Amino acid sequence: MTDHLRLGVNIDHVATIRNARGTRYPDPVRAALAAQAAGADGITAHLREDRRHITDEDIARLSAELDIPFNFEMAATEEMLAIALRHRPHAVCLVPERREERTTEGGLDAAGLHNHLAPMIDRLREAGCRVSLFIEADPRQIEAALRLRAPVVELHTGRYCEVEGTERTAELRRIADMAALAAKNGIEPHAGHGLTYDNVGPIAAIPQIAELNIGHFLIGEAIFLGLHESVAEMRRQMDAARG
Ligand SMILES: CC(=O)[C@@H](O)[C@H](O)COP(=O)(O)O
Ligand SMILES: NCC(=O)COP(=O)(O)O
Repeated sequence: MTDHLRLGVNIDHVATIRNARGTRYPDPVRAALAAQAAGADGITAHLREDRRHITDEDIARLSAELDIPFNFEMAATEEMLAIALRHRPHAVCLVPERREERTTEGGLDAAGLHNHLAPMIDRLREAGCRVSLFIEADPRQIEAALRLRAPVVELHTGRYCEVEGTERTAELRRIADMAALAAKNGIEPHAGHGLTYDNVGPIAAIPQIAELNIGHFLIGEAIFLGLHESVAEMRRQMDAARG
């Protein structure tokens, strides 16, 4: 069991609001600093190929101005690799990306993309970035992460969040089993996507999971609670679930 379950706050959708009008506010870096003050252990941002929310300038500023670890989410492309090598963030999480998707719809096929990913992961590792693979809770993907020598996997909790009843119980079991398999093989398991106050508890209670990355829900709640309280409440929910 990990002592402290870390909270990574994803600030993508602060940039969504900003980009809706093309202004310089709300500032994602200001949001990151506010989340840090509220108890976030790290900040996550996803520079998408279409720059629909986070921009290259946001990545540069986050890399330069944060006091807590910055987790740069990116597709496994040469363009994004060059940006990561330029800024050398604490962590890089490789995620699948399709332009037409509304949000990340599935996990990275690390097994099928081994030959494409291997040299990219090696270069990120040599640059000192902690590499994470955003994957489905699937033993084939855990085995692929092991072959790729990725130190971290982030288990996609999207389907767990979407289903209910016995389907959710089955998804939770799948995630718990893969977290245990990853940890048994020396890979640090994280989890994220779609987590809210209502569904985070069982995921936070999985003892091997070391970090949760949560964003969309927290930015939405910030409209009603303010960002500090939105993040602080998630921190409380996670701590209560971990016991
Ligand atoms: C990988 C993941 O689940 C999210 O961190 C990702 O950023 C989702 O993309 P959007 O933020 O564009 O929804
Ligand atoms: N990798 C998951 C993440 O960073 C945040 O996902 P979400 O909470 O915005 O769905």
